[in-house]
Amino acid sequence: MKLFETVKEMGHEQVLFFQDKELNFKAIIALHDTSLGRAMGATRLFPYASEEDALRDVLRLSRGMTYKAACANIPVGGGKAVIIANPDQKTDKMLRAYGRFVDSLQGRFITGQDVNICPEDVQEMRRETRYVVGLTGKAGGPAPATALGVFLGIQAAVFFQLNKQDLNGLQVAVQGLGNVGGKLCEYLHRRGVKLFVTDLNHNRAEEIQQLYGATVVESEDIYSLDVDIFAPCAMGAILNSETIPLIQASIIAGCANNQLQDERIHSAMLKSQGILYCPDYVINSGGLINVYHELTFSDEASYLKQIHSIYDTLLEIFTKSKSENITTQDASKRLAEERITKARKLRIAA
Ligand SMILES: NC(=O)C1=CN([C@@H]2O[C@H](COP(=O)(O)OP(=O)(O)OC[C@H]3O[C@@H](n4cnc5c(N)ncnc54)[C@H](O)[C@@H]3O)[C@@H](O)[C@H]2O)C=CC1
Ligand SMILES: O=C(O)CCC(=O)C(=O)O
Repeated sequence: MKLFETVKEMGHEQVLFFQDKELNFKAIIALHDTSLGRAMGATRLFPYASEEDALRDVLRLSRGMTYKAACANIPVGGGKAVIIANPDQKTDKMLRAYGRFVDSLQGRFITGQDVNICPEDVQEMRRETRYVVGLTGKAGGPAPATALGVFLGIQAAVFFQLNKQDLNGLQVAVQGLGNVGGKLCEYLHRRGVKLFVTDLNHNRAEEIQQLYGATVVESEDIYSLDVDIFAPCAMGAILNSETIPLIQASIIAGCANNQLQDERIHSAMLKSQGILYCPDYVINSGGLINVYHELTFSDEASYLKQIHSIYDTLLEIFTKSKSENITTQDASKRLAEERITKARKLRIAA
């Protein structure tokens, strides 16, 4: 990867590399755009196959955070971090060393939990830096809020695409039953949805089967199920040239970040197949809203109001996509860019 060329093309402001020689792990923090405020974004710990994969992931995730904050009307910039390690390698010492790396940015980057990082890990980082959110006893992990946002987004999509106000009797396929996917299953089950689920962790899939009467399927079968909605709640790049032709659902609405392998090509493929795609950084913004409200000590009512606005923002994006004959991905990007450009102009004028 040509580093500066890529960073220029994706519009990043700064990328920071960290290595702990003693503990033998590496981490990257990427700050994408801080026009709306200081950068916020959680930390993912993952055993990337290569450093290039880790870099690509953090660059895409941090850019997604810029758009996520703008679409959710949260005055923060986009950032994200990855720790290159196996989850078995995770120790308190490692988390504290990483906390010192975050602290060295002196609040220009505020972080929390993403894949393989839990609220207790954030608590450990907190021993070294105050620039962390999602603490136990405060907002806690952002997953329940993210799941609520996805649930509201599903309702908006069902209203727009199927002209239904009620989810009762609909069939949803959920890929990934972790912190967010599991909670989403609970919300959907309560509304009378029939669930089809898969997870690489078979025990977890069986647990969801017991709890919510879900049907467990093999991971490769999840795409081709004859269901109303497909909810990707695991890892990114799962919407690609191999999987999209298999999809029977007319709505894609899930929490996973960076679902489209190639944003332009694969959003267009979905549109031409008549599938309504809920842009990931819009539908999964509940977690960001949650941690932002922890940071600003705002009240429960304003927090819930902002989470519920995900429904209206998605309807606005669907309507724009239809009237301008563009993909929902482009419609959401335009909405975000309009808000960012306005903020930049105000900053220059001030
Ligand atoms: N936790 C949060 O509040 C937010 C999470 N996200 C994104 O949502 C996704 C899920 O997040 P969490 O639930 O927190 O993660 P998690 O780590 O708790 O759960 C992920 C689950 O997906 C499973 N999985 C991984 N690959 C799979 C595959 N190919 N097929 C089936 N299952 C697979 C894992 O076994 C695990 O159970 C991630 O992409 C994350 O970046 C986005 C916004 C906020
Ligand atoms: O948890 C955070 O720090 C912000 C949310 C986030 O990173 C995400 O939505 O992917």
